[in-house]
Amino acid sequence: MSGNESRIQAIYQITNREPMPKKAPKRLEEMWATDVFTLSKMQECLPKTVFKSIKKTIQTGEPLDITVADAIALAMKDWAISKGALYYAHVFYPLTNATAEKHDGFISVQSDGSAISEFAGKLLVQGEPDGSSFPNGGIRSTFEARGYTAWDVTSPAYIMETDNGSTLCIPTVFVSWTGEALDKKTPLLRSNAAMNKAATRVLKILGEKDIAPVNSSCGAEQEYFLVDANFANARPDLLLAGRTLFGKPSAKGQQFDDHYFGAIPERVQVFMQDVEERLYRLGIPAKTRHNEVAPGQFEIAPYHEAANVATDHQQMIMTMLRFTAKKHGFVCLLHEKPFAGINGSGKHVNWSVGNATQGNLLDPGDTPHSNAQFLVFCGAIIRGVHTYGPLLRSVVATASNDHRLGANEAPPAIISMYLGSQLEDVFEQIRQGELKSSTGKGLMNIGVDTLPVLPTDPGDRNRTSPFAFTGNRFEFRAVGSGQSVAGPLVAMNTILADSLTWIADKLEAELAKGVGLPAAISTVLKEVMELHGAVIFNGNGYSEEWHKLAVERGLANLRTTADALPVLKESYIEELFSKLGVLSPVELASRFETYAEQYILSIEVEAKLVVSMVKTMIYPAVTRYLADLANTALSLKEIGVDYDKEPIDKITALSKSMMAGVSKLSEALTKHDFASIEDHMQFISQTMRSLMDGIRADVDALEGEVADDLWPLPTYQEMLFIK
Ligand SMILES: NC(=O)CC[C@H](N)C(=O)O
Repeated sequence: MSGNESRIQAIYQITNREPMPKKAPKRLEEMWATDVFTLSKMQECLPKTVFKSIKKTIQTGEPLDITVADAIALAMKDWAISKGALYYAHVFYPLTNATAEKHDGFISVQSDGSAISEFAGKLLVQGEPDGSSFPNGGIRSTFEARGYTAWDVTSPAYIMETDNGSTLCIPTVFVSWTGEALDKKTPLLRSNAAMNKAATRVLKILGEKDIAPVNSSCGAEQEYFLVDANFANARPDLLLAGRTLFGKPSAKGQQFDDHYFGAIPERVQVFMQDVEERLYRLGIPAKTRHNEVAPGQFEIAPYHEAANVATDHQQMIMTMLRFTAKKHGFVCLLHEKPFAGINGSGKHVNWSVGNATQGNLLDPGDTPHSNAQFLVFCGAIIRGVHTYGPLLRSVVATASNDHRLGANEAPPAIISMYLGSQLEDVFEQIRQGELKSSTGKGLMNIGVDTLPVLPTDPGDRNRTSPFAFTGNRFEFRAVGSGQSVAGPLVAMNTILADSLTWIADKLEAELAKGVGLPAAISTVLKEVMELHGAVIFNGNGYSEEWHKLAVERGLANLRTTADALPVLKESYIEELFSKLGVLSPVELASRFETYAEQYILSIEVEAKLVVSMVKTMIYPAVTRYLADLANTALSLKEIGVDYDKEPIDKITALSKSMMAGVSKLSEALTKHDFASIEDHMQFISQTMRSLMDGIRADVDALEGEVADDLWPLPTYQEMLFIK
């Protein structure tokens, strides 16, 4: 195929594709959690004492009584076989953001050569997948390659069905043989335990007697793009890097806001329903779906769940989106910025903490200032976000998210906190030591008599803030669409644990002076505001003024991953994680190493793609067109027509500049002698990225000059608008 033939073929295929057969929607109750080994299924098939024991472990987090493991394994195996599974997999979450699984058969070969299906308790509880090739940041060397998986009882087992059969999936942690966490789940469980301990201590000081375990919760809004597979397959950059490295903006983009919340294209809706059906069967509470801001962009958001379960479910949502998209002839792009010039994709993480006895601890109640508990927890978060803002920036630092943060569509890289006017007012009064009134849950008259008067939400929305209070939870908006939510949740739980401990110490010191609880709370919260109030910002986070003001307030602006990741090496961060038992210094160092390496590798892949795509696709198209123009010019000259060769000059100049850029980039790719990994990241971030941007500018300008029938890559217009 030459020129734009692959594009024409793709358009032909899309236009003539058979629509996916529509399925009659099933009732939710019929589908709900049918593929999950739920508590109620365990109750049905386990002996009473065994069920009681496992239920206690799930609900209180107490260690599993290992003597019941055989009975549970047997019941789980029988259930899985009844669902068509012959294999089971310990599923775990390495530091790559992906989900890993190693399948083992339910098989035991007997001495007489026959085989029976078997699944012993010890196989359920522990596995040894090896997995020595996963990034581990120096924790494991290959000669000590043992890595163990251990069953996370708090996240239910489930059946993953593909066209080729079903597998029983068991969520697990993944640790080295020396016990170090090699995954994202272990620190999440530890951070939750640390937060529970600190929260329980504070609740006791506040006078609570009956305190159930405090758990964090998460509801993550997943944005994504869908591109027809015929186009995606013709773009090496989409296939290997998940984003377009070139592409002239289409004349129509998102300027009319006509895609946002518009009618969902029929083909996309059929896809969404297919995803949702699978999610419901897996007990994942998908709740919202809609068109997002950019053409071709969509969102799915589930209800909030316990953070650990929500994190596993989030991984399953990403898997289902990719997998189901393929069946529907789409490619689902989870990259944070697949297309330049239009919105990218985030994964806004709604986070809260609460328990069965005190409820949601971030719910202000009827009048916020009457709710001391809420104010104390909110105060702890203000201190946490201010003290550890750079950490929150570093846990969303990836090569791909750098394109999105600060691009006036997603929060800036400066970590500040939005409280809404009512709460800001309350905390301002606290700072001044005179908390008297709160504007209360006011009523909002919307000026249409036939509609009821609506109560205002004390937390209005602010899309420009990275960390926004939204009425009864915080929304961490800086998280990227392709990321695991585990890292951000670990950071939030850990900084809250640290701040609650700080507050508990202060409150106890005040109470020891003989002052009453309300006075002690006021004093401590006043101190929080004096020391940390600078992090609160309710204005426009995109504005120039905020960038200046943030500097005056001493808030960090870590623009790139190369700037943000080294935060993980700072001693105050090391101390935070080790004193709360979330990550040892070795584990933390391994995360820095791994993420730094991933940053370097992903930009190097892109740089290699830029070089090869320019040399083998763009440059040939440009020279063919130049040859056409030159021949035309010569022919016209022969017959005496005065030919304006300005287009030839322009294209030649752009092509020269493009190829000069490619030479420099190829040269940059050979450089490996860096004093440190930090230096290497800075080189990638500054030199390599700007060379790539320069080449892109030339290529995109050429796309506007070269004849369309010679252009080899599907265009933005085609990919975003043809479905
Ligand atoms: N409407 C929205 O919330 C847009 C969010 C934006 N896509 C982001 O990257 O965060």
